[in-house]
Amino acid sequence: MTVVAPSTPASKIERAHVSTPGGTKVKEEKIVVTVRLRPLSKRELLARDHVAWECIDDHTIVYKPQLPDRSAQQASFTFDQVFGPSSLTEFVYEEGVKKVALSALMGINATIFAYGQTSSGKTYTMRGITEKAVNDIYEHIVNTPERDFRIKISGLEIYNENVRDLLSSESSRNLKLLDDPEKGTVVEKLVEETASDDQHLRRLINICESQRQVGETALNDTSSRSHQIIRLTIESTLRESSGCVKSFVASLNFVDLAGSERASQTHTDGARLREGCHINLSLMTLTTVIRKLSIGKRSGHIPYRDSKLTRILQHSLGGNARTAIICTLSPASSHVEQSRNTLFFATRAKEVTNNAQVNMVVSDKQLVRHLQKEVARLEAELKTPDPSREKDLKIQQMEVEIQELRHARDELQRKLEEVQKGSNVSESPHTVKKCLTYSGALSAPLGGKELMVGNKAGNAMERHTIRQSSTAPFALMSEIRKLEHLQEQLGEEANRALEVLQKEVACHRLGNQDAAETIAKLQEEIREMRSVKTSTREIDGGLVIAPNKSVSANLKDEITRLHSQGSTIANLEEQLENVQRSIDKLVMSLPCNFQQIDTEGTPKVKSHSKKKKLLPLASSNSANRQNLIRSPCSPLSTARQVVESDTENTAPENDAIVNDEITPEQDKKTPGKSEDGGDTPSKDGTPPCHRRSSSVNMKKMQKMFQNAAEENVRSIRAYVTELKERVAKLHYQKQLLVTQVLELEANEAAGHNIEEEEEDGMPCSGRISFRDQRQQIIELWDVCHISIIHRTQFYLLFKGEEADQIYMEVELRRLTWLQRHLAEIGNASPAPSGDEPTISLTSSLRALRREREFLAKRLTIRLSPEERDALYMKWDVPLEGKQRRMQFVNKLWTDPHDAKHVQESAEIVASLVGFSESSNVSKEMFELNFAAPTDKRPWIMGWASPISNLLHL
Ligand SMILES: Nc1ncnc2c1ncn2[C@@H]1O[C@H](COP(=O)(O)OP(=O)(O)OP(=O)(O)O)[C@@H](O)[C@H]1O
Repeated sequence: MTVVAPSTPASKIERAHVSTPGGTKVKEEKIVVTVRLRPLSKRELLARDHVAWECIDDHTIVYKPQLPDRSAQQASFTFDQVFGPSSLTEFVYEEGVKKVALSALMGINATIFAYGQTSSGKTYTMRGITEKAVNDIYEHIVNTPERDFRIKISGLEIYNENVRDLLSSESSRNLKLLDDPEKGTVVEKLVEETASDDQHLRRLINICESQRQVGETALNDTSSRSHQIIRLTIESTLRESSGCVKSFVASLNFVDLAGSERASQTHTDGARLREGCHINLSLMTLTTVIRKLSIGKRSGHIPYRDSKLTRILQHSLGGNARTAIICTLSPASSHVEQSRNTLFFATRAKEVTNNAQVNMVVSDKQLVRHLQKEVARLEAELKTPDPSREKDLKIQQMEVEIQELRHARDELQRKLEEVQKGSNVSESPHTVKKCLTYSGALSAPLGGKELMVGNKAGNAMERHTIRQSSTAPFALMSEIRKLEHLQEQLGEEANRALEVLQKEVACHRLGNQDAAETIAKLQEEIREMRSVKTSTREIDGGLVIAPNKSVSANLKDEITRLHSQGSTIANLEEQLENVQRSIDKLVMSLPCNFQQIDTEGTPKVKSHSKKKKLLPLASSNSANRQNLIRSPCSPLSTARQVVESDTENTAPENDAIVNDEITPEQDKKTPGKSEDGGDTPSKDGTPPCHRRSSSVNMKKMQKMFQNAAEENVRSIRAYVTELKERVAKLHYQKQLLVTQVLELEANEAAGHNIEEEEEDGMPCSGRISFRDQRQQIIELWDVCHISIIHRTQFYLLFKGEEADQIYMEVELRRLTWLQRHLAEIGNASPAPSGDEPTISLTSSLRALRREREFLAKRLTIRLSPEERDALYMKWDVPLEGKQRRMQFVNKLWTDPHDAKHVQESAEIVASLVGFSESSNVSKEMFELNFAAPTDKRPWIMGWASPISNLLHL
């Protein structure tokens, strides 16, 4: 136990301000000073002394001399309370010191002094006050059953500057004062008795008083010759059931000082004179301390240590205590001077400020007891988990599942990205579809790697065609293999999902005949799909183009193989669709079984539309569905939870179902849910929070799961769309290749010599076609407000080489589509649908304006002032004009019909963005792009990252 020494600033004691029984909030407060004027004593009456003082009201005492007093001495004194000769001690206690005394019950140290000359009534008053305080303390204890109180008592006197224990049998022994670093000044070996009850306490107090030094003086037959301090230490703790380990602890000092008179007045000599000297030394120090404290902070050093009295009572004098001083006065005119001194002392004491605080201690014993209890409680909780704990575990489990879902999604995304990277063609799926609607054969869309084949025959056309046609099958085959690989994975994943579904059905004995049949059908479909895959693999075995075979023989082989591949792809796609449909059907048939089990364990069947709403899985693939099955949003997951908790007759966990998916009617019917929306125990007494949590956290979790599931569904949809589009694209590429090979065959058959047509490395027909196409493209760029950086790069890179043809055709088709699209929507800004870019005239113009602003900034970076001025002059931009950079940039790429203008515009833009034909930028970097441009950074749309690097974007 941390010992609380009232006189010490114990470091383990916590302090806080609280309301006391008196009702006031404890803060800095002045010492309460009251004056009690006793009646004339017998001795004074006999001596025909006169009453010289009168209490004219509750606060003021005035000097009333018999003869007019012409001295300039103060005659009126005001205090917190003054009590006249007729005031009973009870009244003095109630009005003067009760609040202070009872502070100790609330953990606030309190001290009550009686100060005055000998025979003025100090002992008389303090005895009465102590008695009343003890009464009140025990009354409070009785009225406060929630707290345990312990009262200890110690008593000491300071006689001739010696400290004596008033409760010790060896009371004559002088006790030492010790300075404890934690407790401050302590009296060594001072006996402290615990009072068992109020009577016991009274007896102990009586012992103290009886042990006190008394002697006869001229003024008092039983004069107290020492300073007496009776200290009650009151500790209170809330009873054990509260679990509180903090206690209040405070001391209450009753201090009856020795008389403050001068020795001459008491006509003392010998022992009494010596006593008087010592008494006065202590009182003089007390007076000095009070005087200095009354001045406040300016007072400097406070000489507490100059006397034992002030050392022991240090905390009561300007420290952590509430203090009340009762100054007792004799009314006799013969003691006017002493009375006046007492009133001066009282006046100074009024100015002293204390800082009383609540002392709270933590008992080591109590703390250990409390911790033991806490450990026991936790152990019990672990053994029999309460519902709230189970809920926490469930939340943790759900968090793990969310994490898994995220991983699955990321993995899927990564796979998609890998596939996209692996592809030679980067395109937006929806645009592929649009491009595929164009009729007519295009050249092979694959530039890049050349394959040197054995046939060195060499007309240019054949060379070019061989280069394209022999490269394309490889790329195409690579695409097909990737697709097949993906589809194989898909089949495996679908199979795994099916196994899970099958287990679910078997576990719950809920599967109906339909479900079992559907599963069987699905497995059959997957088997079929795999057999198709195997045959595809066999074809793949002969994919290597034999180097010693003729080109045309190779190509024919390719065509044959590709034809078969085409049907394989179609088959695979069809199988994929079948599997998806079957899985959707199966999954849609299952959730109601698990979600709507009534209390008899009979599955309730929901309408299909409702099920569809519950499970947004229509276009998900099986791999993701498998993840979704494990997710807390999944009805299968719900079903599993039901089984795992082995509560067949209990309402299923509804937390996993998004709230807005349940109609109010259904909600009402949910077992365990009371009419007022509160949870009620189910029939088997399962706690309601097993089934439904009303906590904010659960709602948050539900929302999170919903979002996660929706996000997954979006990714899955994109994944499936991507697969389909890749199949479509392969068809398209195959078509191009086949057409080209057929043309080649026709040329070969006709013995057509292309070489004759060659001029400057470019066929005449090709050259004418290129020029026409390029002009068309330039005009379309202008009409469609295409990025001028894009125009520049395209214009400078593609100059009519054979390999450029495919790029020209693709660009032309892209622009033609775009022109038509813009004509259709005009200036309207279509609402974005899904991930599709929204293109409108407005968005294109806005993008173009942003690009021109960018180029205007580049003007100052890339060109010197002289170069800029030269350009301004050449392009008719006023040299002094405002915003001349913007004026100049606005003139670039504005006349599609002026070849010189186009050429110069391209050169200027190229120099501004740091693009040159001889730089590392090559056509291969600009993968063919079938996508329509968007208004997001259009100048890098359709171009690979090197351009954006050049632009430092
Ligand atoms: N208010 C009072 N009403 C009636 N009698 C009183 C009152 N105050 C004191 N007396 C009486 O006056 C006498 C002296 O009182 P008391 O012993 O309390 O004085 P004291 O200040 O303690 O003196 P000392 O310092 O010498 O001990 C006692 O006989 C006491 O009964």
